[in-house]
Amino acid sequence: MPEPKQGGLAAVIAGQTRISTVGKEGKGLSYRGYSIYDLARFAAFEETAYLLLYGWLPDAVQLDQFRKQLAASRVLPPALTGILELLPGSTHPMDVLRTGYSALASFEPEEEGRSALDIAVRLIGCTSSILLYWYHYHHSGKRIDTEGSGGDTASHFLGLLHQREPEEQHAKALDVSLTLYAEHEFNASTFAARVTASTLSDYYSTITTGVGTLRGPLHGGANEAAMALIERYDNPDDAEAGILEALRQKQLIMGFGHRVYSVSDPRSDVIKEWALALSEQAGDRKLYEISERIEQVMRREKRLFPNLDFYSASAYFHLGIPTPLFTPVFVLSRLTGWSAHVMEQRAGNRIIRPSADYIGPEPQEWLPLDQR
Ligand SMILES: CC(=O)SCCNC(=O)CCNC(=O)[C@H](O)C(C)(C)COP(=O)(O)OP(=O)(O)OC[C@H]1O[C@@H](n2cnc3c(N)ncnc32)[C@H](O)[C@@H]1OP(=O)(O)O
Ligand SMILES: O=C([O-])CC(=O)C(=O)O
Repeated sequence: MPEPKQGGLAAVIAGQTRISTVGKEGKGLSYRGYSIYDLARFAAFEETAYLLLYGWLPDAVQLDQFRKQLAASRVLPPALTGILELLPGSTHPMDVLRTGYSALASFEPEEEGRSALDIAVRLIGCTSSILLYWYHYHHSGKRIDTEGSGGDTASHFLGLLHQREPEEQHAKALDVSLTLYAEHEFNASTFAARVTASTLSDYYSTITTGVGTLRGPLHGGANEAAMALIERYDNPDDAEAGILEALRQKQLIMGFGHRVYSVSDPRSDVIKEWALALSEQAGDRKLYEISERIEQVMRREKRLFPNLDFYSASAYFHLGIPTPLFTPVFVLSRLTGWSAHVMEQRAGNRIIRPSADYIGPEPQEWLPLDQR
């Protein structure tokens, strides 16, 4: 039997949570006891967000009030739009969000009596506004109205992006995707946000920590990297040859594998169905067929399954979302999970400070500068 691989805190129980369970039998995911399949099928993203933030499913009055609070949070202070205009058009969109949140921290600080919940709602409400105000100002030369024409979070995002009412099926697909991306226990960005919260730092700092950690291609950035991979191929046979060669060169195939799931990522089943439906609606199955072939090759050659990021890539493509905005959409959703964890951490806080196994040099004689 090979030795289990060391490092990365794999299989270490780093704390307790009431928010979600991931991969109990190698698969399966639930938020506060509700199966991800039920949430993806029956809940609007706002219901999922409420469940994560408050701990229970909202009734009709609570949901209506929550939607109104989110909609009221879409307007940006002029000083913030000014900052977004000053950022170069070449800025990484994750940097735009991180900077936008930091700027908001100085205009609307937590220290002035805002609760974490108030700020969570504010950030979920204005994330599409920050991102797409910057995007349009620099890419289409327009100062957009960030309130948009109303609607839920998914419709608001697509409406601002395309500057027209989204198609119903597109809004539904994005709404489901936001539910799928919302929460995932002690993933790297959430854990990092909890570490920041554990020092009693402010709420905005926990979120900018999350954004910075999510950006990397081994985590949230994998949806963009998966798109770059899929787009490289002209057809499924070409993809099969390319993936076999990449595996031969021991390259990572983005959108596959997972630290916790060993059988499958349940979110992938759901987004795969949407990727197919959207490609059929578009009358263009090319990316879907390439993706399916890559999935077959990865299962056959490596026994690896797609994670949520893999089929999200072609689904987002058919929603007309530019690839550099894929990971920011993940942020829009994961703000809910990060916020729930920050509140949970604060409620039973002890500073997170593990220990290290020192493997450096033995004690050494001090060498003065001129003798080194
Ligand atoms: C929403 C999300 O954030 S989901 C994760 C998104 N990230 C990706 O899709 C990036 C690609 N995947 C990966 O890099 C990894 O699978 C991770 C980061 C998700 C998990 O990392 P770990 O748990 O450390 O995986 P680990 O390295 O133990 O994988 C076991 C073996 O499978 C291989 N493997 C894992 N994922 C992949 C992959 N995507 N492509 C090729 N080989 C892989 C590893 O190289 C390793 O082989 P080895 O034992 O010969 O070194
Ligand atoms: O749990 C993880 O390690 C990564 C992941 O799938 C997520 O954050 O959604």
